[in-house]
Amino acid sequence: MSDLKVPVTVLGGGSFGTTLANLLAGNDVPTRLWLRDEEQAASMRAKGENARYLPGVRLDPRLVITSDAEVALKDAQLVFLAIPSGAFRSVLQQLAPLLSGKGLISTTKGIEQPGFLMMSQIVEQEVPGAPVAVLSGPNLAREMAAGALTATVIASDDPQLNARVQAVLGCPSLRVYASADRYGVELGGALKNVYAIISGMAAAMGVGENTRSMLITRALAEMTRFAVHMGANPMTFLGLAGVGDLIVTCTSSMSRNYQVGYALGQGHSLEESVARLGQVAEGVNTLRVLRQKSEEEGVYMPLVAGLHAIIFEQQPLQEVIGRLMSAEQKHDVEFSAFMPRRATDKEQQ
Ligand SMILES: NC(=O)C1=CN([C@@H]2O[C@H](COP(=O)(O)OP(=O)(O)OC[C@H]3O[C@@H](n4cnc5c(N)ncnc54)[C@H](OP(=O)(O)O)[C@@H]3O)[C@@H](O)[C@H]2O)C=CC1
Ligand SMILES: O=C(CO)COP(=O)(O)O
Repeated sequence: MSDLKVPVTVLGGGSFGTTLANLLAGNDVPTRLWLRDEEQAASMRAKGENARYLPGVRLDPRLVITSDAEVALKDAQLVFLAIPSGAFRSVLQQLAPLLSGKGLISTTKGIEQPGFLMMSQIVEQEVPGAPVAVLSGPNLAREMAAGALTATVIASDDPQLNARVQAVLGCPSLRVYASADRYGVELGGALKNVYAIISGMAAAMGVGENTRSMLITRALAEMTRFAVHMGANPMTFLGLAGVGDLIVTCTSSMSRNYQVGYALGQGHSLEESVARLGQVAEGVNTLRVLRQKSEEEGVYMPLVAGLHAIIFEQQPLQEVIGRLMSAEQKHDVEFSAFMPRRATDKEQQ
């Protein structure tokens, strides 16, 4: 069977799962989209549209939409996981017997606490032995669904799995680049959401372009410093899953994390800002997890500390900005922060 003809399943019928499934079906890949809610599945089949998460986008008639996991996963060789991080492990536990032996590709940009676990590490725990990959990059669902020219990264230790994903997903509007740095690619996708909240907040305050550029550039330095400390490849942060995803999420009002930040900057509470979104904004939980981990690891992350102080410690915004601007003035590019260091080195000491 050619790679394009292998049956593929997407788990999760939100904006990203629906977008991916539609692209795959458009490539003539036999594709099934699984969602938990039969009423929503029936509505999507009847209307040919995901009116809740992706209104206005016509679904490919070849796409099979089902709430029956056995139907969705029967014979599938590749499975894309597009379930928010808060529900990721429980969905895997529920479906594990149907997933063993399949290539499992996480698209979820979050981190589980306790344990500071990436979603692909949860996959390894819940479906032992399955080939695992991560898909991440500057991929706003709505733009991809509309056919905007886009690039993404597939990252795995398994080059054959990367190649299979490139074969099924690549199309005239989507280029799929391969990486062997699964950990760095996954960490990049999760970390940038925190800085998107900061950027949205700054936009609501009406900051200028100098400020926007300073924020994005210092965010890149900060997330790279942390990721490299944790064992990621620094070069990953110069690529699509690093600076690429950071730019799109920090500059587009389509980003849900940016929208949460914007609402916060307008003076709404965190609860209101999240509730009015109606979709997942992973950065809020990632901020909590990252603040704790950076303290434990002793990694300097002033932007993370500042946002945490505003959102979770009720410190006044202007006071935090004043503190950030008057902190010790340092070097621009810290070369020492970009020296690879495997996390395992520390464990072996
Ligand atoms: N949207 C985007 O542009 C991109 C998103 N991502 C990442 O993809 C992940 C999913 O995001 P996205 O699709 O945007 O999220 P949405 O908020 O658009 O949709 C979430 C989906 O997950 C489903 N879901 C939630 N809990 C469960 C559960 N326990 N069992 C089964 N299904 C569940 C929801 O179902 P229900 O409606 O029944 O609640 C819904 O279909 C996130 O980690 C995000 O960061 C990655 C790249 C781009
Ligand atoms: O990950 C994304 C773009 O690459 C989507 O970001 P949001 O979850 O903030 O919408």
